Amino acid sequence: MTGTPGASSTRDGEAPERPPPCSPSYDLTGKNKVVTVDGMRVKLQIWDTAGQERFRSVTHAYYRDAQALLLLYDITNKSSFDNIRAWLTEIHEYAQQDVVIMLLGNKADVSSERVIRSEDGETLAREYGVPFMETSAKTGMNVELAFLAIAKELKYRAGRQAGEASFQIRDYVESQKKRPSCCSFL
Ligand SMILES: Nc1nc2c(ncn2[C@@H]2O[C@H](COP(=O)(O)OP(=O)(O)OP(=O)(O)O)[C@@H](O)[C@H]2O)c(=O)[nH]1
Repeated sequence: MTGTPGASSTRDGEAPERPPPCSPSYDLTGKNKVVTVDGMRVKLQIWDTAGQERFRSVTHAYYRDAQALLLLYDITNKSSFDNIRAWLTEIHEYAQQDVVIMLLGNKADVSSERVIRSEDGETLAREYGVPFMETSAKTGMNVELAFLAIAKELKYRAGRQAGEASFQIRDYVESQKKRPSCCSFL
């Protein structure tokens, strides 16, 4: 999931009939995950679209079924960041209208090779009204939070009742996310 953005779909429900289309990497893609939200187990079924090489070929089927999409770019690779707008355009065309989208700037651990500033990710995310954080699949920074935030949002939507306080995923992510610093971010 580095170098190009990957989109993953999540589902709360039964195991997939078809296997994930590419080999799993760390916690960000390729695995099913169970997240406990307020005492309820939410199962996330994760598919990795495998990146740019399959752009516009297999991805439409993912969009159609996905309840949530994680859009990843690599903070050390400008073209991966530049591709995000194209992915968002695709998503708006093919995904369900209420799909949960999250923008992730991955490889936050390799600050020496950073070419995309955190502010650039934040600005892009704000423009599209999606939550944003930087992650590291190497150290695990913010990885669990990304899944937890999505699980909370999906659980909230599934069980929403009149009068219940709304769950704001962007506010939640902003309040919980860790930011990389020069010395320590864990
Ligand atoms: N330092 C660091 N390396 C990472 C991180 N995430 C992935 N990598 C490395 O980047 C390389 C590519 O990772 P992949 O997960 O295969 O990248 P990908 O974009 O999903 O690849 P495709 O799905 O085939 O397009 C591997 O060597 C990973 O170990 C990260 O957060 N930090």
